[in-house]
Amino acid sequence: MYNRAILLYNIKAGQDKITDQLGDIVEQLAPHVHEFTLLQTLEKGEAEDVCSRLGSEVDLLLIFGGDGTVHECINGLMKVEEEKRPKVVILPGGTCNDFARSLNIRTVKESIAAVLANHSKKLDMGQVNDRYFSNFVGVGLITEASQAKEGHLKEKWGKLGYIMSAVQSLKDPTSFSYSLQTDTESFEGEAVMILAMNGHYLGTAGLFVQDNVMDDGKLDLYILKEAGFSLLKNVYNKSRSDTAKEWLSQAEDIEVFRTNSLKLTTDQAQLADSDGELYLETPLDVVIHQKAIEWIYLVEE
Ligand SMILES: Nc1ncnc2c1ncn2[C@@H]1O[C@H](COP(=O)(O)OP(=O)(O)OP(=O)(O)O)[C@@H](O)[C@H]1O
Repeated sequence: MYNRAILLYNIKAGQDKITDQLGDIVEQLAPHVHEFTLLQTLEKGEAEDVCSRLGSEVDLLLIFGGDGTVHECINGLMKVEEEKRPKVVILPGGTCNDFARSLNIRTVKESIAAVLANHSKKLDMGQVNDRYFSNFVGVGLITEASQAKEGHLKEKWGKLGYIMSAVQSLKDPTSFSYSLQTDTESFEGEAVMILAMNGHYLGTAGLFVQDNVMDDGKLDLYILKEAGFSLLKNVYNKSRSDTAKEWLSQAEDIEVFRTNSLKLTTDQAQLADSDGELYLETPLDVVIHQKAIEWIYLVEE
């Protein structure tokens, strides 16, 4: 039994009606919560503010929204003292719900099942400059995909198709010069995308590296060169069913490392994308906070 829970929901996320599903969720979870609060976040910044102010007063936070809503919430929660942070569960209400996928949660029904089964684990959260991220931070191609998501492609292609179509429609991705330092190595060169992943999904496609668990204090760093672009297109062609687990082993033009931290500078300032939100720019200083937030997840059968 949870003492206090907040169900924070964002009706602007995704394409399905979030409010229509609230009754069912509350009906199923209310028997397991003493004091249950429904809280609608109305504008950007409110979810972060609520989580930083009330995070220590509840023992369960349910986030009903997409990756952008989760991004705000974890930025609020990371301001709460570590031992006072609540357990968190995502009710996937967004377009991609990539971080929820890493927790094996793809539907609201699965979230409810996960709460009732009560499996949880503390997972790492990333920090880029003075902001936090749950799923990834990146520069280059990924920013174009996120911009496309906000525009007409989202309506045209629906939930699964838009990042793939955005990637497909880019004939010549712009490369940039970078210099990058991890905790053990330094690199420089030209790339079309650099990604530091904490989660395992990007635009609904699975990106799996061997042993990339989410609680070992390491990020997966991807450096995609121009020649690797066609390979990435193939990944998004195949990835609609999340089956692209093996593609990285053949990817010569995509370098992958695991690292605790990285510093990235680019010749010209590059817009950065964190969890699908575009508001940061290079240079980026990325670190990871090991086992920072406890997440409810679904055990895969
Ligand atoms: N705190 C907030 N309160 C209300 N609306 C918000 C808030 N933060 C962002 N928004 C708006 O909500 C929408 C995006 O929500 P979110 O990113 O959670 O879902 P999504 O983009 O549909 O899914 P995903 O990010 O999983 O692909 C945007 O229109 C954004 O302007």
